[in-house]
Amino acid sequence: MSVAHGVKTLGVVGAGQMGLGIAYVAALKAQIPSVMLCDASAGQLSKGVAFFETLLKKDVAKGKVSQSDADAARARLVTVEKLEDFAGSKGIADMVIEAATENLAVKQKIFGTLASTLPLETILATNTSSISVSKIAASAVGAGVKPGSEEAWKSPARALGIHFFNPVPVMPLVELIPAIQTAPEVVDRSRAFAQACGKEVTTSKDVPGFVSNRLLMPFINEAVMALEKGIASRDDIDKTLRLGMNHPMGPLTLADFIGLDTCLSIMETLYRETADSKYRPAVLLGRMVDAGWFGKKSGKGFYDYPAK
Ligand SMILES: NC(=O)c1ccc[n+]([C@@H]2O[C@H](COP(=O)([O-])OP(=O)(O)OC[C@H]3O[C@@H](n4cnc5c(N)ncnc54)[C@H](O)[C@@H]3O)[C@@H](O)[C@H]2O)c1
Repeated sequence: MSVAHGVKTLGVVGAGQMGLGIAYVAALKAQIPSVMLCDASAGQLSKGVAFFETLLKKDVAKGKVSQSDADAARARLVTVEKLEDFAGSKGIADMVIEAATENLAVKQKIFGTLASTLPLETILATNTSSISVSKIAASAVGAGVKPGSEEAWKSPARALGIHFFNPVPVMPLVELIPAIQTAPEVVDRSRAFAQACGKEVTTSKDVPGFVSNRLLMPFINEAVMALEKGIASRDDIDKTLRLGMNHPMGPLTLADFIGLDTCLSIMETLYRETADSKYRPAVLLGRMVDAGWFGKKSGKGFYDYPAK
């Protein structure tokens, strides 16, 4: 028997590359009637909306989406100023997906606020790439809720990881990561939601990096180390994997697309949480992030991306 996701109003936290993509597939593919988008930066929020419109235009021009479907998707997107507005005059979210910066303290604060303002029935999902979902879920308890009370136990049970891939409109996979607190019903509804967004779904235990980044990030990190040690040039490292292994893009290009800050943060999580030296982040990766070279999103990474 198929499970209904029951999401009529979706909240998305973060209008960066992931949050925007999630809002896009939710509005266009899953046809969620109201998709509320929020970002801590007003500039990023308006940039996100402009990008949403550009994506729609491109899909219409390519004949992938009809003009009327594009108009309907645009009409479903609503911007809100703050997290509290997910339970405000524009509606009450049935599900919120957090796609803010990969930083535990940032995510814990967001989940605390969401749990304080939204009903217990609202699913609280994180798109984290590597942080312990159980730790994020533990912060999904409202302010003033007594430790040990029924609500203090129940509230984290509506939290889980819903891990979309970049770029969200293109990549067909979603990885679900139940926290150790997550209720089975929440996993079933989230699977139905991801499928409605047009995605195939896999499930991973809540371990550092889950399945996807436990395999991908050490591979990217090794490519950065190969560059750092002068084993081969940037172009030859990428070309080897593209032409020799049939990868659609080389690991250094992929790192630029993911964001070097995100890659570093995932490696740091793997290293810290396993205490295994095989996950030591490449020094060069750290230095590039120190320099503000975050990859495609900042205009410079292993490659240059001049502003259009
Ligand atoms: N980039 C990828 O390839 C990828 C893939 C899968 C998952 N993820 C994960 O998705 C999340 C977002 O990644 P991204 O690449 O979109 O990052 P990004 O830097 O493009 O966007 C993050 C956005 O979050 C906003 N933000 C930060 N703190 C906030 C807060 N307190 N409230 C509201 N908005 C806030 C920032 O202003 C920014 O616009 C991270 O957890 C990341 O690990 C990234």
